[in-house]
Amino acid sequence: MGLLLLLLLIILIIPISLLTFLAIIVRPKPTKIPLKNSHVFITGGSSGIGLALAHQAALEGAQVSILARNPSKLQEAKDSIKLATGRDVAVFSADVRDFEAVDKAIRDAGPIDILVCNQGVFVPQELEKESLEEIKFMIDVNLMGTFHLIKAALPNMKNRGDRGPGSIAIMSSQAGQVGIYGYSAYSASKFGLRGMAEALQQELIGDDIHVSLIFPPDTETPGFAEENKRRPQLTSIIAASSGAMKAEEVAEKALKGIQSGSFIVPCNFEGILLSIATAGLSPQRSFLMAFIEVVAASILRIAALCFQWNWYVSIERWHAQKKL
Ligand SMILES: NC(=O)C1=CN([C@@H]2O[C@H](COP(=O)(O)OP(=O)(O)OC[C@H]3O[C@@H](n4cnc5c(N)ncnc54)[C@H](OP(=O)(O)O)[C@@H]3O)[C@@H](O)[C@H]2O)C=CC1
Ligand SMILES: CCCCCCCCCCCCCCCC(=O)[C@@H](N)CO
Repeated sequence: MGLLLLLLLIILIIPISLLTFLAIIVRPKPTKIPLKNSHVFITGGSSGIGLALAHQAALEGAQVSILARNPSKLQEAKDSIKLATGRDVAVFSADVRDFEAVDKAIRDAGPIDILVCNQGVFVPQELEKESLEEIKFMIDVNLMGTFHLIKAALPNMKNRGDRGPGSIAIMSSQAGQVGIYGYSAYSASKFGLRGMAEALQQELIGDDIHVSLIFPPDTETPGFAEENKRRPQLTSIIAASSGAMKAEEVAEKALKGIQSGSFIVPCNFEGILLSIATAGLSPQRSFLMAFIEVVAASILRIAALCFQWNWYVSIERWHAQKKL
């Protein structure tokens, strides 16, 4: 028994100390993607997280463009950013579902250094009750819209010449890392973005373009206030496993992640755990994070099972209560 334990210890200790050693001596070489003077193009920049991103990027000295549908909300955003930062923001009114309109806006905006695909819609509902139109709406805006944006922006982004590294940032959600009750269509659209991003990063690394996927929890935004009016109770109960954030906090984390060229960008503590637990085969630039992912994998699987167990208990209780 003692011998077995000793053997186990040796088997574990050798790779762990080797990795620790590597993590300490091999400094991760973070790519610095500067915001200052770069052209940052943000979709959904007239509200919530996108608006906070636009504010902060402008404050950092970026040249900011925002795209959304509603022209008066765009103008309002432009005015508020001018007032707060003294900087002029270019606005483009277009629906991301319309490729021609997106293509024209991106051409008019000029060469982009950092493309932030942040537009998104969320209409939570049990799949059985959700209409096909609502399902298609989420897939079209969140997933196809992002394809449209990237297709339109890529030719110019690839010919970056000496403009330094570029970035394509995509706003996912923690519901794009784990399926959540009431989010079948929304989660599908956000999980889809991850598959796209993993493939795209391989295609673009040769052009020094870095893909970042951002995973916020519930965030206080106008969109979230609307969502809350119709969100199934169980969706809220399960989503509360991760603490809610303010749009400004999410924007701050997102910009830090983009600037360091991180592929996975979590936003809060639960998000870090979730990202380690779902690291899968995604790229990892930081040796330290790679090390943590390896060491924490099994213990986080246990934590994940506990979360699932807890969620299924909530669902069971909710059904039991309904029958009373
Ligand atoms: N708030 C939250 O709890 C969370 C949000 N997210 C994600 O963050 C992103 C932003 O969310 P949030 O700030 O809450 O959203 P808001 O609803 O507050 O803002 C959404 C923005 O997207 C624009 N938009 C919506 N549809 C389209 C379209 N078809 N074409 C162009 N622009 C469009 C809106 O402008 P307009 O209507 O004028 O077009 C608006 O500027 C989304 O991708 C969302 O999925 C992720 C996790 C949590
Ligand atoms: C292994 C450890 C696991 C750690 C905790 C897991 C917590 C998961 C919570 C998921 C919350 C999903 C919120 C989606 C928000 C969103 O996108 C909508 N508000 C629409 O905008």
